[in-house]
Amino acid sequence: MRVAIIGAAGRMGKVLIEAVDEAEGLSLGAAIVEPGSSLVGADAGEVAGIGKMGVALVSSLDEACEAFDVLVDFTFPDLTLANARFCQDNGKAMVIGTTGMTDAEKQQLALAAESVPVVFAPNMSVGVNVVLNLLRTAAEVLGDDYDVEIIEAHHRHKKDAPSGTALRMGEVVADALGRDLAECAVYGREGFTGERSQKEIGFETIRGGDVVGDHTVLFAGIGERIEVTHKASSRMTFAKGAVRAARWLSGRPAGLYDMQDVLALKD
Ligand SMILES: NC(=O)C1=CN([C@@H]2O[C@H](COP(=O)(O)OP(=O)(O)OC[C@H]3O[C@@H](n4cnc5c(N)ncnc54)[C@H](OP(=O)(O)O)[C@@H]3O)[C@@H](O)[C@H]2O)C=CC1
Ligand SMILES: O=C(O)C1=N[C@H](C(=O)O)C[C@H](O)C1
Repeated sequence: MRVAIIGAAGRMGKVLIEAVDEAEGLSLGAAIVEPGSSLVGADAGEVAGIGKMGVALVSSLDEACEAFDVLVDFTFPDLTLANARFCQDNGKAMVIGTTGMTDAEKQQLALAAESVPVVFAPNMSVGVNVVLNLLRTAAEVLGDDYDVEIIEAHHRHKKDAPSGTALRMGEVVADALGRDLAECAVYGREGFTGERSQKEIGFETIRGGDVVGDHTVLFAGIGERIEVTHKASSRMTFAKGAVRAARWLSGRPAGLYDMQDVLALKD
């Protein structure tokens, strides 16, 4: 299976090049960087720091179209949506890790996935996707007597907040408790807020340094507190999940899938 990586010189892009290079049954067909980038023409392996791979960086999907079967996209919402339209028009599968999309933008992805198979997940690590199932069980058992707060921390360069992972965790807990996250989410608190309501789910965001991605979901009761935490220490964790998703897409029918499908974690 031939993989194209867009955003190839990014924090995730470089690690994805390495992960694809190491993956059985996958090859790097193309690597795409921003038009006008000084890296156009450079060798993808050298940009990723793993030595020459014989794949020159290009600046558009059009140039790469005949060289790949699945596009891996960890960039930003506007670009990802444009790429999804390209893949829809050209019959390419997609693995999307990009976060920060609005519900309307996610609907556009779902439209593209009517024509091609897409794995879309805010966190491609096995650990977070196992944690999502743990959170569902915890919320179902603990119920409304435990106040839910979600704290996430990421590196100083992250542009969206809260993280896509934190939002997904919130959705899972809200669904398990019969709530609508859009109604019960509280993003940051400041000033004289008054007491929290029983059913709100609070989100707090920390940005700084080189934190790869930490998430804690806190179930705070009276007399006890349960904290479920995941800490990523390498972006390779996400990249290996993306590679697993790309391999899983081979021969899959059109549709919008997530890592729970890839990891067979759905009941
Ligand atoms: N699902 C998951 O498991 C994970 C998801 N993410 C998400 O992935 C996304 C990217 O994160 P990260 O890698 O840190 O971000 P980066 O900003 O490091 O990477 C994005 C890359 O896209 C490039 N780019 C911008 N415009 C174009 C274009 N038109 N064509 C090709 N490339 C372009 C940027 O180039 P330039 O630098 O020149 O702008 C940059 O290199 C974020 O949404 C993040 O939340 C991150 C980790 C894990
Ligand atoms: O921007 C990042 O780095 C990450 N973003 C994802 C998110 O928004 O949840 C996943 C991971 O936590 C790293």
